[in-house]
Amino acid sequence: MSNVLVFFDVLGETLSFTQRELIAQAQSLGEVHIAIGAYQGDPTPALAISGVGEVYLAEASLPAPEVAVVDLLETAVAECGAEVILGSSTADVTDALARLAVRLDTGIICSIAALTGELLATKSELAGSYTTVSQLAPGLSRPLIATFRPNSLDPQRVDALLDAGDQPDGTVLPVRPSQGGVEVLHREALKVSARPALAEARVVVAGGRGVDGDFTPLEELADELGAGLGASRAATDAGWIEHAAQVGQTGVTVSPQLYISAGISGAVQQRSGMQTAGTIVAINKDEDAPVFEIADFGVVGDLHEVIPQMIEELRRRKG
Ligand SMILES: Cc1cc2nc3c(=O)[nH]c(=O)nc-3n(C[C@H](O)[C@H](O)[C@H](O)COP(=O)(O)OP(=O)(O)OC[C@H]3O[C@@H](n4cnc5c(N)ncnc54)[C@H](O)[C@@H]3O)c2cc1C
Repeated sequence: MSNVLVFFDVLGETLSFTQRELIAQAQSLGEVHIAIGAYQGDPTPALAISGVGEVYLAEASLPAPEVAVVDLLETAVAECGAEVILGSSTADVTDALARLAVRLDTGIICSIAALTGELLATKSELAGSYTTVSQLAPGLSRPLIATFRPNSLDPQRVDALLDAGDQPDGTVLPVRPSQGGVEVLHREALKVSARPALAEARVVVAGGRGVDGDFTPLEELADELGAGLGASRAATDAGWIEHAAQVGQTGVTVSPQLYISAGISGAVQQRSGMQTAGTIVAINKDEDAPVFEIADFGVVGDLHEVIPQMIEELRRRKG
């Protein structure tokens, strides 16, 4: 069994599903400790889970892209003797953990789906063409750093694995920002969306060129389903939706339980960012569109007719 340090770049009043999933993954490897970047007030009540050991914080909250979070992580690794450091495979967490890997002169494996007790990491590569198993080069007595693809575990399994426990104590670590680092001169928060973050969403509704400039029906469907909103590159390049919504090879990689693709042809660069989704529903008016090759359910039709019907049916079922 290993000492595992789990990194949350931000922790609110309650744990997100992805954060609970990460703790469940970590518990299968050994004793779990947690380091938190950004927080408000006392973040420890949210971590009252059986088996959670130390919780490490800096004196002041360290929101991304605060590079000093790497100093916090380095100190926390030394404090708990972490042999494994885990985070979610979001951009901010990957950024911080990659910097930590350089600092500790060790390896990082990104976007894994599973990690065994022998520290063998499984991940999908090259648009799902290969499944690879990797490990830290043998003989190195350095910790393994890995980021987990969200939504790899069944929610019921996560609930079954995590029991309520005592509220852990928070340990405030002195963080002395390293010399020669980056100084953040200006920070402007993105417009906060009520929708779940794309990379972590359990349901994603995505639109492409077929949306023809109007994402309103997709937004409505996303809100009915509590889903994140994504897009193809054709849609983001056209300026119909922000670039942060792009799913694919040069965009965000998502792995939701349900991915609804509307008006997207299913080019390989789009697929590489979404084809590990649990269930894929494709809506396209061209029955030969490549997206139907990977879809579990397909609707051949005009999305401007199909999506309003889906919304109507969802509302009817909700009563
Ligand atoms: C290096 C590189 C990186 C790339 N990275 C990405 C990436 O990260 N993500 C990405 O998405 N792409 C990426 N691309 C672009 C990719 O190759 C495709 O060009 C892009 O995904 C196409 O977007 P689309 O499916 O929305 O548009 P199109 O290929 O034009 O397809 C539109 C689809 O909508 C359907 N349609 C039209 N009207 C309707 C309607 N009313 N109702 C239903 N269906 C309709 C059409 O039948 C068609 O299948 C990359 C390309 C390169 C070269």
